[in-house]
Amino acid sequence: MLTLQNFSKHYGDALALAIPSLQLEPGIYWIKGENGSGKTTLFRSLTGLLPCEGQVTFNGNISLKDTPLAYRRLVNYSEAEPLYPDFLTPKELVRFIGQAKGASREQQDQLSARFGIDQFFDKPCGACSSGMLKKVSLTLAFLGAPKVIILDEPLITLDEAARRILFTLIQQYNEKQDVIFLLSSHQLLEDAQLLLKGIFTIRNKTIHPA
Ligand SMILES: Nc1ncnc2c1ncn2[C@@H]1O[C@H](COP(=O)(O)OP(=O)(O)OP(=O)(O)O)[C@@H](O)[C@H]1O
Repeated sequence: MLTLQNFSKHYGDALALAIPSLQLEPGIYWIKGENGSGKTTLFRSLTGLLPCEGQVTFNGNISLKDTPLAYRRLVNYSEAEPLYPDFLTPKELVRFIGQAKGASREQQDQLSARFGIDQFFDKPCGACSSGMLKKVSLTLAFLGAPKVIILDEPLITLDEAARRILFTLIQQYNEKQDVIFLLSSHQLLEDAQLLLKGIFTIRNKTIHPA
């Protein structure tokens, strides 16, 4: 269970998001919201990329602030428009993040083959297309034994085959490993035939059940 208590995020003095209380059980959640409503702000805060106020805990005792290493091992994230240093290759990223997340070499290679990024493993990211980088980012998000996987706009720039692979993986991780998925998408996720546990909308700087 992922729990937020008295969560808030400010940019300077301006409040961007406030969530007094939220509890998420394993399942797939669609986080909706207009442009600029605060989806990415929420996601980056939950992954520890942005400082925020309040408590964020997993299963009561693993805390974003108090046990950041344990927490970050469990929470994986794929950015909407991933950017990596031009000189790094997908292989180096998979090895580096794989090690940080405790992923076996076998898992690293299986996931890389699943998304097909092994076909351009040694190509510098600076020479990869946006769809290729998106596949790299999605591969990284499944490494290790995550309990929370946050995918910001997972469908943009993905071809149809990769979308099907992604949906199958989401379903598998959710069913077999009790993962909490937070997905934002401006496209219809109903079409993905994912069994959604809940839909939330971010508006007026807070989150509402849709
Ligand atoms: N670094 C920043 N400094 C100041 N304000 C920011 C910063 N990043 C985001 N904001 C503001 O926070 C609000 C939420 O932005 P955010 O990027 O979280 O929205 P979003 O829901 O992800 O939007 P989109 O659907 O367009 O990706 C917006 O008003 C935005 O201008």
